[in-house]
Amino acid sequence: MDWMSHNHSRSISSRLDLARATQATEFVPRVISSSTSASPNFFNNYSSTSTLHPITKKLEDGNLPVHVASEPSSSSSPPLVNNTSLVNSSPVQDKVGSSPSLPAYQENVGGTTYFYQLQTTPENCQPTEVPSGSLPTEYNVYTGKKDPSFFLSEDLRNDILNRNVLTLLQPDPQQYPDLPQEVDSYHELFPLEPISTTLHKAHLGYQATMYKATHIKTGIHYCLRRIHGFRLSNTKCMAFVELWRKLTHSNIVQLKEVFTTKAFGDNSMIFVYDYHPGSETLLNKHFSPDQPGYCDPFLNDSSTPRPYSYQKNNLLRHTQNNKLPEPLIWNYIIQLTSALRVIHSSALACRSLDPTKIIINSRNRLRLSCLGVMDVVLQENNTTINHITLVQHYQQEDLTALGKLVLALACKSTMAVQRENISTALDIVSRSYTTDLRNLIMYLLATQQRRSVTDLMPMIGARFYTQLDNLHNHIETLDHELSKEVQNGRLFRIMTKLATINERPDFNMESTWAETGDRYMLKLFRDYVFHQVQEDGNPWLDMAHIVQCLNKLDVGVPEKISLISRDEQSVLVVSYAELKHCLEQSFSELSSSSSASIHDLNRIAVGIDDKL
Ligand SMILES: Nc1ncnc2c1ncn2[C@@H]1O[C@H](COP(=O)(O)OP(=O)(O)OP(=O)(O)O)[C@@H](O)[C@H]1O
Repeated sequence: MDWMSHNHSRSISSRLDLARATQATEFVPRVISSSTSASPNFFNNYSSTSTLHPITKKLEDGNLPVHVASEPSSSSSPPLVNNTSLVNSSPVQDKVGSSPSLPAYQENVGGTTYFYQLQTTPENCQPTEVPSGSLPTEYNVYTGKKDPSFFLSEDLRNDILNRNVLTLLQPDPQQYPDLPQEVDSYHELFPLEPISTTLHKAHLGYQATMYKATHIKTGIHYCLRRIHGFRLSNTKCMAFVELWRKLTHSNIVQLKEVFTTKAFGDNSMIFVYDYHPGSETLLNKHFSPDQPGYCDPFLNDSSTPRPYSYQKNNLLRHTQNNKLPEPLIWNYIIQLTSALRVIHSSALACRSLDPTKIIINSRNRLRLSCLGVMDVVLQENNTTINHITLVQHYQQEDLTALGKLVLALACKSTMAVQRENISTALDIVSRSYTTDLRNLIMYLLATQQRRSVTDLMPMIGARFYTQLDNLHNHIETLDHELSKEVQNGRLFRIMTKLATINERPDFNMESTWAETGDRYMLKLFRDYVFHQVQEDGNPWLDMAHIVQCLNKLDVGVPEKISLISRDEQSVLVVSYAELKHCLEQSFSELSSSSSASIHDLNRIAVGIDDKL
């Protein structure tokens, strides 16, 4: 959207002519200073104010390389006047480049008072310093680079909205009548998987269910992993919980706390983890028969036995057609080894490196999701075995599990890792992927030797750089998107201020407060920004005009605009600097009288000045 060049002819110009022709009565803004002039000397006031916007300060100091289009056609402000004497003498076209400290003078034309600044001479007009070899920038607070949109990209927006929706989901009480209202410090439980009535005791020998829940005091959302019917016989395992709680890494789901509860009507053990909305398990993403066209290539149809060669060719053909891209597999390997590295170096073992216990989000970020559960549930009562020896043993098991996981991914089959399929699966990997990938799998599956996660790093090699590069690019994209929202947040705050003042029915027992003095200027300004109409009376809506006006108000530039009363009888020529002053003044009146949410209002008040 081009928001710097608008040259429409608008009805406002004809209104201005009308106002002049009808000898409109003069509108005199309320005098704020003791000056005898009808025009408040905002320039002096505003240059001495301590709450100047940083950009304004820079403008005043001459530090900001600001260039404002000097041609009327390059501004998005509506062309306010026709080619009359008013054009030549009007300060409407005054721009930021003119010195704000110049004295203003006024003139009464046909009953309307116009406020002017003295013409700047080339001598007193300080050119903005720009580095040699560069052109001064247009006046433009938002510096979007890749696309001219004011808002987040569609993809990112949808992703965030989707996660918000998932985070705020509430259970249907009719569907889940047995859900407890509260479990310890958590409420609003929402099952993340169907609550099975059959006793599905995957992996742990215990039935387990995942819930999303909200912390009662903080309102933060978490994941509760409930281990059904579990009695904690001793608290020795809590030492592990402490270790896991302290372990933070971008590829693990953080364990927050563990407690027992009877809220579900049994003895349940609850593991509280960070909630990552929109994540699915690796099993679901790559090995789910629910996916269209997915079938496990190692799944034999026992009703029609085939010769081995037929099966193998079939497998090869299937894998070639459906294989995961090798860079994606390496991406997973880098993330998983990265998590294992911190786990193993903390003298812990994952013990659940399984496609059902690895979650993945829409940006292919993997996280190990069930950490600490095995250490608590399958606690070792055998005190004769040395703890360090045990952990080392489990760490070796982690590496074997990683080898199997990579093999399964390369063959897109969980059956590939079964003992009888492994040699065929490795053969498939040799034919479909690089030797590096095969060597890595072979190393991890060589259980007779002692392996270490750090030995995998040279095997990954330069692929680390690719991963790093991709991450940096992604961060830059997000940064770009975020910078738009910084501007939107700033504009939201300024609109909040305007909205709290405009049309306020009464203030301090004064029913006309919003209609008089400074507030009257703000009301007309609101019309100027949002309520422009075309010559035929239809609304003229231009996002660029709105954004630019609000930006100029925020900065308080000396540029002047003509505000016309709704009855078209009065015209007020006023600078953005004056309007900014009116806004600050009126808003501080409001916020000083506000008791309930004074804190928030003040935050809005400082927002514009301090948060940019
Ligand atoms: N930290 C988390 N944040 C968000 N969703 C999660 C989180 N951990 C798990 N999930 C989701 O909860 C659901 C159930 O997870 P779970 O670990 O029980 O997997 P599962 O396949 O049901 O395994 P099991 O066979 O043990 O029941 C999955 O859809 C998973 O994506």
